[in-house]
Amino acid sequence: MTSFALKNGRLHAEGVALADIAERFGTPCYVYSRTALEAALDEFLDQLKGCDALVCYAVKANSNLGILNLFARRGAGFDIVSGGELQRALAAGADPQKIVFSGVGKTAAEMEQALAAGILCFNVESAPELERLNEVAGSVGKKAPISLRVNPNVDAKTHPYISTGLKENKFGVAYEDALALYRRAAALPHIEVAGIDSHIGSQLLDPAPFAEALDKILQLVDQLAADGIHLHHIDLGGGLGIRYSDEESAPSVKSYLGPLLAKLAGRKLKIVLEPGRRLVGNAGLLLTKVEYLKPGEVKNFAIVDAAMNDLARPALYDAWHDIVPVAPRAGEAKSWEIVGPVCESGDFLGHGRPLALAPGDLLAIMSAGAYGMAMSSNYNTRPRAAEVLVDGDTAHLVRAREAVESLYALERTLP
Ligand SMILES: Cc1ncc(COP(=O)(O)O)c(C=O)c1O
Ligand SMILES: N[C@@H](CCCC[NH3+])C(=O)O
Repeated sequence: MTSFALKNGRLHAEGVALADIAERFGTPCYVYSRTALEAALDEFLDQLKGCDALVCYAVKANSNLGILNLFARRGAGFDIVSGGELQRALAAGADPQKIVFSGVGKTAAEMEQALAAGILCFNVESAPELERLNEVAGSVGKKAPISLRVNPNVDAKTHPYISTGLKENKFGVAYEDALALYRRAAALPHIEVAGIDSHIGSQLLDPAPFAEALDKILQLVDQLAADGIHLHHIDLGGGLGIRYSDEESAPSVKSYLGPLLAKLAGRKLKIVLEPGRRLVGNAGLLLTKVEYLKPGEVKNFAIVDAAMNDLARPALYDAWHDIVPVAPRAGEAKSWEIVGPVCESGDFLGHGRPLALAPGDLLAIMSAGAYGMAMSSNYNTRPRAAEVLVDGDTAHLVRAREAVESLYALERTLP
């Protein structure tokens, strides 16, 4: 990713040296590149030129208002999974008519909130949710536009924790049940059937399962049409993977979308996509400082000031993130366990990384723009990191580092 590159032996985000960001905003700190964010969205928009299509960025991947606002300004919509994400997206300038609402556990209050905002579509994930939505919409005198999230039962060939399109997953409506449920939806007075939706998993590096899922969904679309149920849009979900390490490669947006658009050609269906990771993952890094080096007989530990509470992916999925020095130094590389200060043996960011290190060195944990800050926590009463968005030669603070007092501000001692 050229947005993060060495210049004169120092790692930069666009035109700004990461060392300067560390000095100004402290570490740990998330750093995003505006150019990389916009280029990632444009890759989709370019492929979709001339199509009736809407890219709904999956807010869960990174919900910083600065990022949401950049995408909204470029015409993107949003895929949300909670009332909180709805409020965030609207605060960032989203057009409610470009919002789709996914998730298996929408509460009545969240439904009311989304109906009041006037969102594009509810992606309904079960029969009882459909009934509840009908009731809620009736109680506020509205009709709720819906898609059913249909589970095509294809194997996304990804990590089991982030695979969602198999029968055994909690998501969506079973393929075999979809037709009957659509008939029910069409008969409900406060529901308007708008589309169909499917999302089969995350970090997919093989585009074939997407095409397999679409074939199954299109069969259903035809069956529905034969039944007199005509859909306005088809939502293909998100899930396109990114490259995390040199060993793997990720498909281009063109090789992912090309076969899907070919299958959809000639059909009068608006296309909705819900990419998350692909738009933000490689546009962000986590900047951290080496606090201590603790070489040992069995393992060498480099203890850094970022931890599993800042970036949970390694601890949670054994995920790989490249770790690169901000100012590479000459000298012999040693194999280091890159670990944080949290009191868990699982608190690591990388195992056995060959690096030449000294205390005080800055490291960049790469590809941390997706499911990084969004999944961070305050475990060990650690304030969450600052977030900085770099635009050319300027670094903007888009989220201040949390103050410790704010972490217990809502707590009370007994009288
Ligand atoms: C319904 C839905 N849409 C979109 C996404 C975004 O996925 P990704 O970040 O893999 O593109 C997810 C998360 O997997 C999801 O559950
Ligand atoms: N949190 C996961 C992705 C979850 C996808 C959400 N539906 C990750 O970091 O890879």
